[in-house]
Formats: sequence, C-alpha cells, structure tokens
Amino acid sequence: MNLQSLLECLPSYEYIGNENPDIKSVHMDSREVTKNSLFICVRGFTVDGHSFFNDAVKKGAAALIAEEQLDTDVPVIVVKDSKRAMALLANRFYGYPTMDMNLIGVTGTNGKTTTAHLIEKILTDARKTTGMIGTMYTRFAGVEHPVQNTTPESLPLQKTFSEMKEAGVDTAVMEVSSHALEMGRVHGCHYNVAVFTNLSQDHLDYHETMEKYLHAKGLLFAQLGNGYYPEQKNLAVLNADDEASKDLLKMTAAPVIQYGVNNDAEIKAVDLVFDEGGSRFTVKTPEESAPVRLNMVGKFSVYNALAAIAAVRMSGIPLKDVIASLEDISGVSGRVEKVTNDNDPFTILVDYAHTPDSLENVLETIKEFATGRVFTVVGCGGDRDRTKRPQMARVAEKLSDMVFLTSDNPRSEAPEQILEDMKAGMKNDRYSVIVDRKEAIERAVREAGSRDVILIAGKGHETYQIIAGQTFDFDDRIVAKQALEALTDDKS
Ligand SMILES: CC(=O)N[C@H]1[C@@H](OP(=O)(O)OP(=O)(O)OC[C@H]2O[C@@H](n3ccc(=O)[nH]c3=O)[C@H](O)[C@@H]2O)O[C@H](CO)[C@@H](O)[C@@H]1O[C@H](C)C(=O)N[C@@H](C)C(=O)N[C@H](CCC(=O)O)C(=O)O
Ligand SMILES: Nc1ncnc2c1ncn2[C@@H]1O[C@H](COP(=O)(O)OP(=O)(O)OP(=O)(O)O)[C@@H](O)[C@H]1O
Ligand SMILES: N[C@H](CCC[C@H](N)C(=O)O)C(=O)O
Ligand SMILES: [Mg+2]
Repeated sequence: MNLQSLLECLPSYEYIGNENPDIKSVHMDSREVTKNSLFICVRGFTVDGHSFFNDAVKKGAAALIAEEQLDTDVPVIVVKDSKRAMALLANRFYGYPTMDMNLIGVTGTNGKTTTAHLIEKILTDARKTTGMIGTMYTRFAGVEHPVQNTTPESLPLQKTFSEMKEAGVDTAVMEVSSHALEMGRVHGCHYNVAVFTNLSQDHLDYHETMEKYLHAKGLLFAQLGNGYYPEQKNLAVLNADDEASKDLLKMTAAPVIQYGVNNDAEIKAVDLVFDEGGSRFTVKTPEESAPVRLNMVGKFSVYNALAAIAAVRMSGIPLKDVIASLEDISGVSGRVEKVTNDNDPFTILVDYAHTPDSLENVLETIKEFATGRVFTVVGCGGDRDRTKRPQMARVAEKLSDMVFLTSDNPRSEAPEQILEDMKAGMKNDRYSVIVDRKEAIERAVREAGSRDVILIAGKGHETYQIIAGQTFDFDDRIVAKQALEALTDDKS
C-alpha cells in the first residue's frame, strides 16, 4: 500500500512533501524495522520511540510517523498522538480484519481469561474456527503464540487479526484490559459482543479512582455497534449482580442481555448446589431451562459460565450443546489447578487470584469444603496497585489458618517493601514473611498436615518470576510438586 493511501485513515496530520513510497510493513519497534517500512515513533512509559528514528531509517524505514518534526531525509508525517494514529493506521494497513469476523470482547476485573476460554470451548465444539487473544497466549489455527500483554498494542493486535482472517477464523474471543481501552489499543476493533464479568479494586496505580477504572471498562461497551441495523448484530452482556452494570448499561447503544444469580436477569442460574468438585444449577433463558453440572468450583465459576452462555446467544448454538461444552471443562490452566493427587496427604491448589476480590472468592470456596486447615502462600506484584497489598493480606488472613507472605513478581520494586505494604493489612500474627517464593512454598508444604489445603495464589499459569527487572524460570506447580516429592523422600 502506498503512503498517501495509508494516510487517508488519519483525520489530520502534517506532511510537507509529496513523496509516496510503497509501504511493505509497519513497525513501532526500531529493532524490528525492515526495508520499505513505516516506523511509528511512540512515546512510551520507559523510553521515547522518537529517539530511535535514525536506527529505523538506517534499517530501511521509508517514512516516519512522529509527534514532532525530525531531521531526516525520509518523509516525516507529524500527528498529535502517534499511539492513536497507530491504531487507525494498523487497522487500515491490515485491511480492517475485524470487519470480516465475529469479535467477542471480554472485560472486567476478574474472570476474563476463564470466561474467554469457556466461550472458545463452546464455539470450537460447535465447529466454529476460533481465535483467542488473552493473558495466556494468542491461539488460532492450532498454534499458541506467547504474549507480553493481556491485550496487545494496536499494531500487533491488528496483525494478529489479519493472520486470523487468513487462517479462516470465524469468531475471535479476546480479553480486553482496562489499560488497553484507556490507551486506545483496541481503537477501531469491530466488536459484535462485549462481555462484562465484574468490577472490583485493581490497577488504581494506573486509573487512580474506581470511577475512572469503570469508565475505562465502559469504553468497550461504548465502542460496540448500536444494533440499529438488523444485519449488524451486536450484544452487550452484563452482570446483573454487579453494581457497575447499571453504569455500563447507559454507556452502550447496543441491545443488552444480563446474567446473574441474585437479581433479575435473562440468563439466570437458580437452585444452586455447590460441592467440592463444582456446582449444579438450573440455567433459565428467555426460551428454556436446563440443568447444568459445572466441574469448576465456586460461585464465581457459575458467573463465568453464565457470561459464556449469554455471549454465544447470537451464534445459534443450541443451549443443550452449550451446556455440554461447559460440562466438559474441568478448568483453565493455573486457575484453582490441583497439584496433588487424591492419595497425597493434603491438597495443593495453584490459582491466579491477584486481587482482593478474587482471593476472597477462591478462599471462601476452599473454606466451604476444607476439612483441615487452610494455608495461603501469597504475594503482590511490584509496579502495580500498591493499595491492594494490605487488602490482599487482610483477606488472606481472614480466611486462612496460616499465611505465608512472599514475593510475586516484584518487577523493579524491592520485595521487602512490597511485603511491608502487605504486612500493614495484618491484624494478628498467624503469618510468616518469607521473601523467597520457593522457600515459602516449601515451608507451607512441610508444615501442612493431613487434610489441609495449601492455596498458592497470584501467579497461576505463569512460568516465570520477575525480580529486579530480570525474568527467571519459576512455576508454582513445579515448585510445589518438587516440595511434595522432597517431603515424601524425607519420610521414606
Ligand atoms: C505500562 C504499559 O502499559 N507499558 C506498555 C508499553 O510499554 P512502554 O510504554 O514502557 O514502552 P517503551 O519501552 O517505553 O517503548 C516506547 C516505544 O519505543 C519503542 N522502542 C523501544 C526500544 C527500542 O530499542 N526501539 C524502539 O523503537 C517501543 O517499541 C515502543 O513503541 O508498550 C509495550 C508495547 O506495547 C507494552 O508491552 C507495555 O506493557 C507492559 C509490559 C505492561 O506491563 N503493561 C501492563 C500495565 C498492562 O498493560 N497490563 C494489561 C493487563 C491488565 C489486567 O490485568 O487487566 C495488559 O493488557 O497487558
Ligand atoms: N468471575 C469471577 N469473579 C471473581 N473472581 C474470579 C472470577 N473468575 C475467576 N476468578 C478468580 O480470579 C482469578 C483470575 O481469573 P482469570 O485469569 O480468569 O481473570 P482475568 O480477569 O483474566 O485476570 P487478568 O486481569 O490477570 O487477565 C482466578 O484464578 C480466580 O481466583
Ligand atoms: N494482568 C495482571 C497480572 C498480575 C499477575 C501477578 N502475578 C502480578 O505479577 O502482579 C497485571 O499485569 O497486573
Ligand atoms: Mg486474563
């Protein structure tokens, strides 16, 4: 595509000159620039992409997008906000790929990854060609690609959509983070369905207040088509039991369907019975009712299942098939994942709870069925919301017999300081502070007795730990298994 044609998507820009090079690729990282490409200079949180324009030109960039005039021989197109411009350019360069597929976006504080997986499972069982973008990976055409963000920046995102389109993807399911919505990463994505899981405290380091955090989530619903045209099917799926839905309802012009357990909802679970392995309930839709056996524990899993049922309403998949798919799932990697076998002396669960609300939900579920003591190994991420630290510690203490406060991903922060912040939430002394996560897990395993449950929270599927900016191999499940084996070896 030639430069002038590419630029047609921008509402305004400044470009003195009339060169019109053919643009073969678009990049936001100078290290990835190839010949005859367009390089977009982005001012980041860490570095300013403008400082790499010379490198980009040396590597073959034929034109630059920047927020200021740059001293170079190639055309420089000056825009007000290069990140916003990038979203529009990426969409145009890759041929507006989301116009040619169904796109389901899932947002909310907790449950996005899980709900997205449930939706993906229902759709693939119904023989739809699906794509998935989220915290754990980007997955389509049978291949998983590693990711850096839950929702990627617009340029890699639109590239992925175009690859999905090429691979014949009919429906893409994606997690949409509040950061992505706020920063415009999903600007220009054509959503058919937007799903809201819930809202509770997280990310206040970035959003500052719960109102602004909710506003960011609302952007997904505001971005949804308005449903005025019958051929343009759109649906907003809201959680009737979450207060925030009242605001989200006002932010969308699309038709709305609500799901819930307590309040009135079109998709409602009634007669809930919980057990150690999951739950049984009856799901009621406007047309029919049907029994469900869910093999994922806790009330929060029921909400995720209801959200998934509502999200696939427009796909035409019969409810009985939807339920069969949900009943076939025993969980998502790193979410309430059992490390131990039935004949082990106690139970070890690895879970991705990294907010006060998710930790509370998972611990309440564990407590309901635990016949022994509950031990919790937990930390908080560095360079993230500090105010959630004492809250998470408090929740852990309230619902556990013993807490091992330890490091999560300290990132650039001092682990000891994060633990100090957590300690501020503790009201009694039923806890130990063990900075090294491996040691903390080993201690919990050594101290657990028969029938006890150890919850290792916060890192779930993660296979790494980031300490002082460096990434090390670390997997809670492997460390726990090794600790358990060491224990068995000691005893024999
Ligand atoms: C705070 C934040 O959102 N940071 C994101 C941002 O990084 P940054 O601003 O630090 O980038 P930077 O390193 O300053 O680089 C600026 C520009 O210079 C370019 N560059 C850089 C070096 C170089 O040699 N050449 C070059 O051209 C970079 O490609 C970039 O275009 O842009 C990067 C590329 O898109 C993101 O990967 C990165 O996410 C980081 C990893 C992150 O941790 N983000 C979190 C806060 C986040 O977004 N989380 C949400 C999930 C939240 C949830 O749980 O719901 C998410 O969607 O992931
Ligand atoms: N609907 C829910 N409500 C509250 N907590 C939940 C819900 N679903 C899952 N959880 C808890 O939250 C944890 C994270 O779940 P999941 O990974 O699905 O959320 P997420 O929204 O994708 O998180 P992230 O923001 O990191 O992408 C789970 O391990 C579980 O403890
Ligand atoms: N998407 C979340 C994941 C947090 C996972 C936790 N292990 C941590 O590192 O804080 C975030 O980026 O805030
Ligand atoms: Mg996720």
